[in-house]
Amino acid sequence: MLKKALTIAGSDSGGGAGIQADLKTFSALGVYGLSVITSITAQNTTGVIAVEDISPTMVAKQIDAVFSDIQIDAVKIGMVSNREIIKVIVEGLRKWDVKNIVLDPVMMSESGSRLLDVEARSTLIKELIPLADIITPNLFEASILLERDVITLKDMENAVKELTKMGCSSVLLKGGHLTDRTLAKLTTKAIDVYYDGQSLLRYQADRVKTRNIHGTGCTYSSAIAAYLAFGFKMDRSIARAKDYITGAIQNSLNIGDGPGPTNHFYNLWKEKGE
Ligand SMILES: Nc1ncnc2c1ncn2[C@@H]1O[C@H](COP(=O)(O)OP(=O)(O)O)[C@@H](O)[C@H]1O
Ligand SMILES: Cc1ncc(COP(=O)(O)OP(=O)(O)O)c(N)n1
Repeated sequence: MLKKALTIAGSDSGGGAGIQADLKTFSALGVYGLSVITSITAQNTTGVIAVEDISPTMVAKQIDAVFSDIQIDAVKIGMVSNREIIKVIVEGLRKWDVKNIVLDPVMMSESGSRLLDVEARSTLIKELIPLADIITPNLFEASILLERDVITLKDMENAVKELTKMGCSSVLLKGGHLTDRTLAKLTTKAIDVYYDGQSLLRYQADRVKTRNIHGTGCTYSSAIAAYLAFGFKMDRSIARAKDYITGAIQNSLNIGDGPGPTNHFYNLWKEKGE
């Protein structure tokens, strides 16, 4: 039977991150994609020019529209912008008894623009994180959530344990920005650390030498949601998603003047090296 996954996230007009990356990931993996848009960003590879949030009422209407009509197998949540939007998402997830929730706690774009209000942090922690089957922060997001620096691999292993205490079932802390401090450069492996209250696991791949890493977090979390929609267990879903994101970065696209996006269709799209 056709599997369906929903993304609740912001729109990236440049097509590299947000809703656009999520829907491309779902399509590439053979899952039917639906969307609830929380915010519209005027964005390209060089940065975010403007942000306009959707009204909470309209976010709620989108949620009711999709769940009242379609059986959805997994949900990925990305940019949620502000407290009021978080609250209607929480209401919607409870109302429709949603399963397989992947929460990417997006806070900032790679280019440094804020995508979550400062005061929304506590609502995210108290109300949304406890509903998630998995949260997928990067190093920066984990530092904000825990209010302390998460910099080293050892910090990451401690952080995942602390973060699970916020009530989510599991945590995948992404090490895309992890540095080897003695060499003062990015690690040669892209290492992510997972914890589910019992198992502490690492998912790792060779780091690809590229500046085209726009939308990597969105792509990864959507791939996890897609595999959960297929019925894979969490550990297998992450392992498959890690292969997917690594391939999408190896074949990432030289589009625009800034860091280019991941490539979901590299048998069709061969911009690499141009
Ligand atoms: N240059 C790279 N080569 C291979 N994998 C990478 C690279 N950069 C990031 N990754 C991986 O991409 C995924 C997204 O991580 P990250 O870039 O940290 O997320 P975010 O986009 O939220 O900052 C992780 O699995 C990370 O290990
Ligand atoms: C609309 C929107 N949502 C999320 C992001 C951040 O996406 P991410 O995958 O973390 O990619 P980078 O910002 O790191 O390139 C975004 N930029 N826009």
